[in-house]
Amino acid sequence: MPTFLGQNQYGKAENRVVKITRDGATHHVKDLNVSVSLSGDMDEVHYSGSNANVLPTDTTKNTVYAFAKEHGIESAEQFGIHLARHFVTSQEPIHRARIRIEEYAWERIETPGEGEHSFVRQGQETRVTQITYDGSSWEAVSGLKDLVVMNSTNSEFRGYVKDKYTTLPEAYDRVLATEVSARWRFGWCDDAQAAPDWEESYARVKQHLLTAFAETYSLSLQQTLYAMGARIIERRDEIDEVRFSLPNKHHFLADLKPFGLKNDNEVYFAADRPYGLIEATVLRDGCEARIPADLTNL
Ligand SMILES: O=c1[nH]c(=O)c2[nH]c(=O)[nH]c2[nH]1
Repeated sequence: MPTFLGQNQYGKAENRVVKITRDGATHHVKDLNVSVSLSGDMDEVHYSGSNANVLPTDTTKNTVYAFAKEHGIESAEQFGIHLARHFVTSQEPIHRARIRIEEYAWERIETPGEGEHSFVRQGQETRVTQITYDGSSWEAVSGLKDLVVMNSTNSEFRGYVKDKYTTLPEAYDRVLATEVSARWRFGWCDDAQAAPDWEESYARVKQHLLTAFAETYSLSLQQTLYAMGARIIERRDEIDEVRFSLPNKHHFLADLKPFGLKNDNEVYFAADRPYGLIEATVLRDGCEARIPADLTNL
């Protein structure tokens, strides 16, 4: 045969599941976008069209909704673990399951008197997780995207290489803004170890990331990135690796001279493109990098 099958996986992408838990008049919401991807003994469906090993993608979709009822959604990670374990242990031909989840957070609208059943979608970041199981070990990578942050001072950029094409003026007091995309990998990898408290871990990691961004006097976005990752690794034992993709959302001082006005670091043009793109991984000593370099592939 002049051709052969390479890597393959299949499943149902972007199952939107909303679970309402009713605790009397107080309701709780979990809002997820769940993508299932399975792989294993799937040569024949590609070569001959035999579906004998194929659990329909439609069934994987149904399983997501049934599990929301049967197991509830404690956290995106826990839900992903239930699903991954189910597909790998219940279907002989399936050897590996990868569950990707985006979570949209809802915040309660506080109203006097009424029941607690009104929510407003949180506009900050989107929480993400990816759970992978091969029947013996787990990989849990969680993170966030679209978290926009800005420091209106305490940022410089100077002392860089200058060649004949360099025009950038040195900045002693600039605006530093970025839209954080981050992924962190948990050390937890087998059922014998206690799993982390996923909800607590997420809240703490996000807070460390924000605190490091705010507290670092920045000489470059690269330095700020490292400070954010190092703070997470140093303060959260459950995490071994953090990867960031940070677009530098440039704020250029608007030229007000034509109007006879002085711009005393007050008025900026917020450029949307092109943008600097700063990406790096921060690791715990002794741990290896497993998060892909390109976070759009995760
Ligand atoms: O924080 C920065 N890092 C760079 O590498 C860079 N390059 C640039 O033009 N501006 C900046 N800012």
